[in-house]
Amino acid sequence: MAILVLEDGRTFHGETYGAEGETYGEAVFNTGMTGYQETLTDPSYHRQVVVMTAPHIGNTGVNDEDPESTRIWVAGYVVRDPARRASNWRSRRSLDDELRAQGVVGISGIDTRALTRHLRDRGAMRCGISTTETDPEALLARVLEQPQMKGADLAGEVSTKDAYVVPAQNLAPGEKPFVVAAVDLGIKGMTPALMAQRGIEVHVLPSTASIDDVLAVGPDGVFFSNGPGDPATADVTTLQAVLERGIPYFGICFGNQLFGRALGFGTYKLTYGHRGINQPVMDRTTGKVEVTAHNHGFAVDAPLDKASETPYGSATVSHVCLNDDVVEGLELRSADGTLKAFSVQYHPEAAAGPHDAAYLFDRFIDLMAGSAEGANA
Ligand SMILES: NC(=O)CC[C@H](N)C(=O)O
Repeated sequence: MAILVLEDGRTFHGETYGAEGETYGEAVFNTGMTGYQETLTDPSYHRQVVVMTAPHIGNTGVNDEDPESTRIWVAGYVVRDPARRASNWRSRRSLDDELRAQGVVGISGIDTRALTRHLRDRGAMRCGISTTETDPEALLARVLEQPQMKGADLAGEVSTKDAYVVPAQNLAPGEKPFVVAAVDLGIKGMTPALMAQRGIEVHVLPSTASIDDVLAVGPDGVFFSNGPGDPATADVTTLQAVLERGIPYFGICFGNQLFGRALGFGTYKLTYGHRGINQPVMDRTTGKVEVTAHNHGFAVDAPLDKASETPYGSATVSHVCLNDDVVEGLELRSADGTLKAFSVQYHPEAAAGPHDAAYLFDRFIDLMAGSAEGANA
């Protein structure tokens, strides 16, 4: 037996899934039909209770290859109909066992369609799941004591404490790698992996990295990763110092929101966010539409129809979500039109998700190589 109580009092009764106990977080829904391991281990889900809209989860079990970090980060997990048997050649254990082993409290057997519609209509909100409490009113009282996602400063809780290097691969004999300082605000493993495959030596730095820490790496480019929490709480002085020096910059998700803030734009909380692997985005620099992976609850507030002059150059919205016109990418150009820095709100590392946006890693290489105009080809 388990109960899920939303902060507005709506209650769902289901079965224990994963660990016994009680947990709280922001209830959000993910529309991915696949990729549950990548979702669970994405540090950007820290303090969120993830509701899967796909009804049947766990059928390929848990393998050792797909996690995006060293642990499960979601605060709780909500599934309609867990697979009773895992079947896949890579599967090592069941998802239920893995959730239990990592102490992650979940609930199954509830009407996830009704819950998703509720969140879509009323917005993402705090919730609690309990396998020990039988009184929804008592659980609700504790839910209402939990911190809101708005105003939450969480990157420091998920970032690496120590810097480390992911070595470049696929270099020709004698070829020098590009060196990138990648600030870890909750980085997913696939991001440095895709850079390394393209011949980048990735120096992953803690979220507290100063401009001196960044410069000490001798970077050809700087990257700010995805991460949990409210971008309005993050310090953007290091990023502004990077832009001031004209060092090529690429950001993903939180790294897009911080780029926006560094350029002088605001950020705001979306009603229920974008989470899934099937979101259409237009690259306005090429007119091409791509299907992309998303996980964001906040967005940048920038004008879609005109460039904005900033102390670092001219900033424009490069990508937009075709479902709701939310800003999905930014770019910064100098007065002569040369690309200097760019970022996207979605996930070109595509773990999980379609690979449509992998070209952005090549665009970063073009930027570092000084052939950024090729970026518009
Ligand atoms: N995946 C991310 O980087 C998420 C960024 C931010 N925490 C948001 O919810 O919008």
